[in-house]
Amino acid sequence: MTQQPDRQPAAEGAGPADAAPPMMAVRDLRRSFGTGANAVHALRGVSFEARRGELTALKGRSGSGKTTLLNLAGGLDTPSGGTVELDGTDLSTLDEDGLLALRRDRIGFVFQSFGLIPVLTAAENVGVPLRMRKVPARQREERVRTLLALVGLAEHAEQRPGELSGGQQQRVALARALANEPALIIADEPTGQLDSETGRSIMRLLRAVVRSEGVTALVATHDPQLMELADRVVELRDGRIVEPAAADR
Ligand SMILES: Nc1ncnc2c1ncn2[C@@H]1O[C@H](COP(=O)(O)OP(=O)(O)OP(=O)(O)O)[C@@H](O)[C@H]1O
Repeated sequence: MTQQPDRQPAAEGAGPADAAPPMMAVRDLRRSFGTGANAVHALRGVSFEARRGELTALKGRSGSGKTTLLNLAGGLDTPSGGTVELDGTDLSTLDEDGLLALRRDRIGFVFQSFGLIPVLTAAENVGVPLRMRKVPARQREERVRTLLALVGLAEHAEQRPGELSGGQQQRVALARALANEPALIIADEPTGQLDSETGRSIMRLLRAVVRSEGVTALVATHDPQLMELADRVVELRDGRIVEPAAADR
């Protein structure tokens, strides 16, 4: 296709944000499991960057390496080669305590199965990461209130997960992931257990909070609705990024 879309003078990508260093930089990332003939090369040299306020969707068939990449980006696993940098810090320079602090303070995780603590109320679940950082009670309550309002659950603060719908539970999980004002949100199939309408509303919410809170999000998904909302879609096949065909660029 030769036709160029009309561009305004301040076209995307021309602003000062583009000059800022990336919040996350993945460079030539490799991860193999096992050795010799039995080795599985889950990632074979993956590189991409993401900036503040950007949502990157990660797609690919089962076994293509999505979860492996999320684990490495979240400091839950160590690469066989290459680097992950978060806000200028190369994760390979951190020891176990450093990685623990990074995961607690700078990364919010959202899971397909929500991962809420059943005996705690929505407000208490959102407050868990703040308690872990020993944020004083009054400040914690204020932040929890703000976060529950942000995800549209101000009226449900005292309900336990079992009393909430799947979509509401995922909203609580998103609020919890945002509690410590993370640099990065990592989400693995966040709409996988939701019907398509509820999934869409979660995706829209995620899209909105990523922008409003200036977070960077890396989201593995099979959901075409999410891919439409993403700033970038990274497709993995057999541990490598599939470059878009020239006609699609
Ligand atoms: N701990 C491990 N030990 C051995 N092989 C592993 C391990 N973790 C992942 N693999 C292999 O690495 C490859 C990539 O797996 P990964 O879980 O990253 O894929 P995925 O794209 O997330 O798949 P799905 O969509 O099913 O979750 C697969 O061949 C998998 O079997």
